[in-house]
Amino acid sequence: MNNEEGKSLVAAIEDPNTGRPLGDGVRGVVIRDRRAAVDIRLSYPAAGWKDELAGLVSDRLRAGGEVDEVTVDVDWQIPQHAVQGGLDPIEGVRNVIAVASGKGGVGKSTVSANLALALAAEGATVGVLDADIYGPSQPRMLGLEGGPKTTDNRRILPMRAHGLQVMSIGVLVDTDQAMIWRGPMATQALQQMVSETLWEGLDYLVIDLPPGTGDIQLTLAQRIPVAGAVTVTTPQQVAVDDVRRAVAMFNKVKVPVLGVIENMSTHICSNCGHEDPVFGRGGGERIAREAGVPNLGQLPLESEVGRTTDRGTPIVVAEPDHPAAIRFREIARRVAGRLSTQSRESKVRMPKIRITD
Ligand SMILES: Nc1ncnc2c1ncn2[C@@H]1O[C@H](COP(=O)(O)OP(=O)(O)OP(=O)(O)O)[C@@H](O)[C@H]1O
Repeated sequence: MNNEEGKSLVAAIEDPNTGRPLGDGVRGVVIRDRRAAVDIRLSYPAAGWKDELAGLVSDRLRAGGEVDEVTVDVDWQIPQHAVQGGLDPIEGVRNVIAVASGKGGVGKSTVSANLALALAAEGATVGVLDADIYGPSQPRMLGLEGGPKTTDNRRILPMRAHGLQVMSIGVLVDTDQAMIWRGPMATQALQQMVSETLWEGLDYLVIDLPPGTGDIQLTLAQRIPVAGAVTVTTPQQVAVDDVRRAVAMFNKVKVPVLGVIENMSTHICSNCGHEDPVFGRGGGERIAREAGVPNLGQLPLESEVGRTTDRGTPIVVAEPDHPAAIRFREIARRVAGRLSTQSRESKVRMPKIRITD
């Protein structure tokens, strides 16, 4: 087997996170004296998948009997993806991922917090923006203390929690007041929070949107430069319409929907690890299919998920080896993997011209 043949073998390996072959991610394969060295660069973070990928590559190259030893080098470089028409990306943020739900109480905030932490654990620099004016839960879920600081020129410094940069409408305004804001007031305040926060070097900014698909959500989806959206749902049949509405909202403003995350969907037995669907098998698959978007994964109904998140240290950091934490990591890789297949930002930024006299 020569280098080129080796490279095509590896490039054909299906990447479960993107749903596509590794393709151009394979930068090089060098085969000499029955030894192969493989260099792979992914466009999304995958610290938790690196070893498994190396195993897949090694098996594929050794299968023909011409190679005995394989070393695989995997790294990633996260590009900036295109956003909906005409909007400028947010300073300090490569990609915004919006987390939405058709209705409240499905675990959108729990998923946002754990998704952000899981993306960070996979190797990305991540921020969370809590735009849920009806119930900003990120300060509690991420254990924020005190208020934010501002700079001399009135920019807001993000708060820090578990390695994330975080800002929440809950630490900026009196939320009892915010609850009764009319649409334009809410969207203006939320937009201001997005643009005035001084984010630093983020690969992903996860935005926890207010639940529902009304005017506020639609306006936010229209005005915030979003690279991709995910919707969170529970797997009952009645949820199909909620997911459809959320997908329709993003379609309307031309934001790609990366898929559906099905929360509180299964029960994992704490003794034997057996996983059972709570509301019957295949609910999430069906919802995703009927809504026309990929299913990004199922999360178990697990008291430890609620307990750890409500205490301010979500399960992904509190118990990284817990099956639910591992599931969050898989889902995070899929979210980032699907995003990596979207088009890249191509806008050539015009240099700022300073006119002096
Ligand atoms: N997978 C899970 N297992 C167990 N409990 C969960 C799970 N996901 C969420 N919960 C719990 O369900 C409740 C609702 O979750 P959360 O606040 O995240 O929902 P939400 O969709 O953001 O609601 P809203 O948008 O109305 O604020 C919380 O008490 C949370 O701890």
